[in-house]
Amino acid sequence: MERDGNCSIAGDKSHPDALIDGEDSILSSTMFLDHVGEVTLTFSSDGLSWKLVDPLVNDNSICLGIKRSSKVPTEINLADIYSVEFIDYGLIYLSNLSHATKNLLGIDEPNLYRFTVHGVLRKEPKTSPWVLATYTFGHNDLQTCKTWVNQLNASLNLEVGRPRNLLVFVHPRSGKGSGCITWEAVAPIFSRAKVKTKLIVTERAGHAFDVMSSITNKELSSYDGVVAVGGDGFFNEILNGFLSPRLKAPVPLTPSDFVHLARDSHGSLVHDVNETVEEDPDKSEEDFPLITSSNQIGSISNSDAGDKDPEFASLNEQFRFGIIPAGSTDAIVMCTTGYRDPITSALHIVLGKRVHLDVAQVIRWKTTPRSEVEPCVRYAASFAGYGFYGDVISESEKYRWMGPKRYDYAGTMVFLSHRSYEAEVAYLEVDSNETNLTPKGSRQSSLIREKRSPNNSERYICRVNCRVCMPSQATPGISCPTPSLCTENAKWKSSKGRFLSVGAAVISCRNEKAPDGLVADAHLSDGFLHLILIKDCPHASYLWHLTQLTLKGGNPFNFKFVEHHKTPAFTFTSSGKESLWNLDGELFQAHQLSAQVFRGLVSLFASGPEA
Ligand SMILES: Nc1ncnc2c1ncn2[C@@H]1O[C@H](COP(=O)(O)OP(=O)(O)OP(=O)(O)O)[C@@H](O)[C@H]1O
Repeated sequence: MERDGNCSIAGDKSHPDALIDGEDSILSSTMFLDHVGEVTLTFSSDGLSWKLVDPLVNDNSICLGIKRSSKVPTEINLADIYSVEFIDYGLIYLSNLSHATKNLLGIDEPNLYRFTVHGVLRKEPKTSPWVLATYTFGHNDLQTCKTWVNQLNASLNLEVGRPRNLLVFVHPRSGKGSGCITWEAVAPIFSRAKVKTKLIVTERAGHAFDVMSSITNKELSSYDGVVAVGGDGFFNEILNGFLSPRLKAPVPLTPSDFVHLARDSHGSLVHDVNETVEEDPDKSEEDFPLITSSNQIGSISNSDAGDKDPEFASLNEQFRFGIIPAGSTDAIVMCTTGYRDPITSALHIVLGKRVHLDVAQVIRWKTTPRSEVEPCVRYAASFAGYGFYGDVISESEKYRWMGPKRYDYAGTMVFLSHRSYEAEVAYLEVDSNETNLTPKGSRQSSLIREKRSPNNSERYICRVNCRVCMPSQATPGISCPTPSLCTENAKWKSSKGRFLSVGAAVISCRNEKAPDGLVADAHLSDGFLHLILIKDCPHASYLWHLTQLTLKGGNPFNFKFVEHHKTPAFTFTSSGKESLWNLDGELFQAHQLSAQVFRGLVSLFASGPEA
């Protein structure tokens, strides 16, 4: 009902209602909400809600007969509250009206005991970053305020998964050199949420890796997780520091397995796991460049000991990674929180969100054609790319002084040079039924009929509570990272020729330049890599392909020279002298490598993109 006339407020509002225990409500009181007016505040199992005591008197949306459009929130879920603090005795503003108007209306604002509820305000439609919400309630009885604060904090303490103690690495030179400023902007969120943080500002490249790899499991398990304030490369360094010394994972493909890949009559490569190949001592390494035995593979285990290492398993189960974006590229944070926004990321962390993330294990067997077989393991959370992608990273190093703009410049230079490289890529072929893991009947709003998929079948965009990723949320880890690799009928296919680029996307790799990412329908934890092979083609065609990547709803795979394969593993052998890879934005030289994905190997403080 709309009301004509002036705004007015009730006179003396210093009569607190008794706290009551209703059927649904845990607490209920009459309070004053700052900038709103007198409300009935109720705390129930759903969270906090408030209602104006006298909407006609307190309705701030009507003033001097004019209806204002402001929509004041009237509730907040407990899951969206990260802190409740008692604050000093002080003024509560009874409306948003200006001082002059209040004087005119004779509004006298009270001094009261106050407490503040900090949480997140999620706007509809969910296409904008999360916003900090602060609600200050006032009451003239100190004990009433304290009862509210204690009750709300007791309930917050029961919320599962909220971190209490975090290790925070800040890369001060990340992006435009704003790592420290970014951390300072979000640090109050952590202190308000009473999350202890141990801060390490890195002094050099490799510093975070050294800390993460040398810290004992016991010390690491005293933290609920580690937060990277930086870009994708910095997160990659921390991830590698965590996994490299700890993960003893099976290696389904040793170099000797490469030579067991026999071509069938259709030219497909078949991995015959029963076949034993006698190594011919007269054969040179050039003939079988990947021949080695599993006991040469350093710290990599050829058994499935990784998942049976109870210490690592229990550490990894509770440990989570957080990313506060501050880099030149922040694709991982965009794919896992939906936004490149430090506040949104900090809120995901303090609210204890959790999402599992696939991790690609990339094993370099040889650095150059003539180098020894010396396995070197790296992990990538977003992307591994060769050719164009490696060249851009290499070229951009020359223009570091340009800051993040160097990637645009280097990208243009590399595009103009239009280099292609001779190589062979073999990938594990997977039945298309296995790659579409979404159960029928679960097609809710997150379902999108994806026309750009290679098979034109229905595809699903990865979002919050993604059904495709759900199984790995229940059973994450490395117990069966790539089951298809272990079966006798594992079918390998190969593609040989000149490539402008070879890319393997673990996740969609959304970023500001490519709004849908490199692969729109990639998932955070479905256990698949998207292998994208760009064969040599005319310059203009390549430009058209790249342009499609920059368009929302573009179709970058609909070209003859583009192959897109969803696979859990692939191998790569270059025919050239120097081969540069890009792993999560970091340079990695590899003449010969194999890669496999571990489904949902690590957990992040995130919940997936909302839109
Ligand atoms: N204090 C430091 N000084 C110099 N380099 C560092 C420092 N701390 C970390 N690094 C290195 O910087 C690399 C890139 O970091 P990050 O991803 O945060 O920045 P970026 O600006 O997005 O990246 P890039 O330099 O790859 O464009 C990391 O891999 C890390 O090894």
